[in-house]
Amino acid sequence: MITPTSPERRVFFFESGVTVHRDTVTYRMYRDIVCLARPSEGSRKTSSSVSSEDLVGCPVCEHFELQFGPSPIPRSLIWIDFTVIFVTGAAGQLGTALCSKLADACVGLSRDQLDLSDCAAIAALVESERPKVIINCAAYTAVDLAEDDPASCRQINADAVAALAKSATKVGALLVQISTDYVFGGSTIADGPNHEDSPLEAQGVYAQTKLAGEQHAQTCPDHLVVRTCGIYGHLPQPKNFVETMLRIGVDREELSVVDDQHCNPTSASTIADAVIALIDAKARGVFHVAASPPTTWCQFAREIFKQSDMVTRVVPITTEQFGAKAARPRHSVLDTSKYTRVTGKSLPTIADDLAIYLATRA
Ligand SMILES: NC(=O)C1=CN([C@@H]2O[C@H](COP(=O)(O)OP(=O)(O)OC[C@H]3O[C@@H](n4cnc5c(N)ncnc54)[C@H](OP(=O)(O)O)[C@@H]3O)[C@@H](O)[C@H]2O)C=CC1
Ligand SMILES: Cc1cn([C@H]2C[C@H](O)[C@@H](COP(=O)(O)OP(=O)(O)O[C@H]3O[C@@H](C)C(=O)[C@@H](O)[C@H]3O)O2)c(=O)[nH]c1=O
Repeated sequence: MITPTSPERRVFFFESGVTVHRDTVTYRMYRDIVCLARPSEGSRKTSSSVSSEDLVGCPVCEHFELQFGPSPIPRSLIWIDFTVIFVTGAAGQLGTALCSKLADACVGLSRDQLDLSDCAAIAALVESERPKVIINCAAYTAVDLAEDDPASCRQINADAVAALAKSATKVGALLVQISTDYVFGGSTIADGPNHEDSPLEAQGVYAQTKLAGEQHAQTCPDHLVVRTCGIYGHLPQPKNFVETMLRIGVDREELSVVDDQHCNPTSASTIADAVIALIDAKARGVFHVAASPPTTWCQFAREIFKQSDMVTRVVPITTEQFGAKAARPRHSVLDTSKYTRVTGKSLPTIADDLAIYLATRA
């Protein structure tokens, strides 16, 4: 995990009375120990006495105790810069999971805090706050709607990533760009699982703009591109394949689901853990993160109903029979061996991943 001592977190110690950066958004006060979440320009704080009990529950302060002993704690100000990881798209499936796991180590930015259609706002925020890591989970993810709204989709999935990459480069930050299996639109079963350097072919507006986003992210010297598939995560009003199946399956004896799109649906929680593991491992470049073994949406729907004790029958159909507006890959299966090699960690099976999601639904 990202720890108080890892480079993603910086801890500064100040003697009492010195000028320190001041939080303008959120902060927690441990008497004279101030944990700042979003420091900006100067203010003056005066120290007072502090006891070890005041530090309980503050992981960074506990680290401070380990380093300097619990008592006496110097009458000093500690500025802890938590502003080091930005998570965009913080209200989305993956953003929510990441923010929950990173907790105080990150600043979650939802659309209200940072509208990615405003490139000037991206530059202003990143260049003033100077995060060490930016995890870009924001995206235009409505695959079919994108066909009728290519300009909006390109703005968020590609142009905003170019702006993030430019500012990340300026401040020396790592840019983590979340991407999609849909960049493998030309792959067939005969090609086998897609590796990070397998041929790319983006069909449809969503896939094309996500591929452009990958390319923009790669202009940042420090970048991670994490491709994944079929995300399902907990949200107050979740919109994902699992929830759609559960919702419509309740009222129907039978559902028709495509059986010719091979892929690896994965929970947001698993992906969030893997993104953190990649950052911790100081990985750079392109990685695939997904549960396995590959399945089809039809088989996945059957697994959802089986694990949910539902008797809904699932009838296999072809992509053409379903007739969606946007093209979908037939074989976007992701090989994840590079992830395991670099992090030393394994990824769950689709069945286990789904079971945890279902068990933790509200
Ligand atoms: N969902 C999936 O199955 C897959 C997704 N991916 C990729 O993973 C990433 C995360 O996906 P996921 O969490 O499922 O996506 P969600 O659709 O759940 O979340 C995307 C978030 O992006 C935000 N967003 C959209 N437009 C803007 C904007 N102009 N400014 C700021 N924020 C904006 C949305 O905000 P708001 O809530 O306000 O609309 C939303 O919270 C994306 O990059 C996606 O392309 C990859 C593979 C599969
Ligand atoms: C609801 C439903 C869907 N389907 C099909 C449509 C589609 O081909 C497939 C999956 O449905 P979805 O709506 O989840 O498809 P989609 O929104 O295309 O899912 C994608 O989202 C984007 C953001 C990604 O990046 C991809 O990895 C992928 O997960 O199942 C059926 O066959 N029957 C049904 O009843």
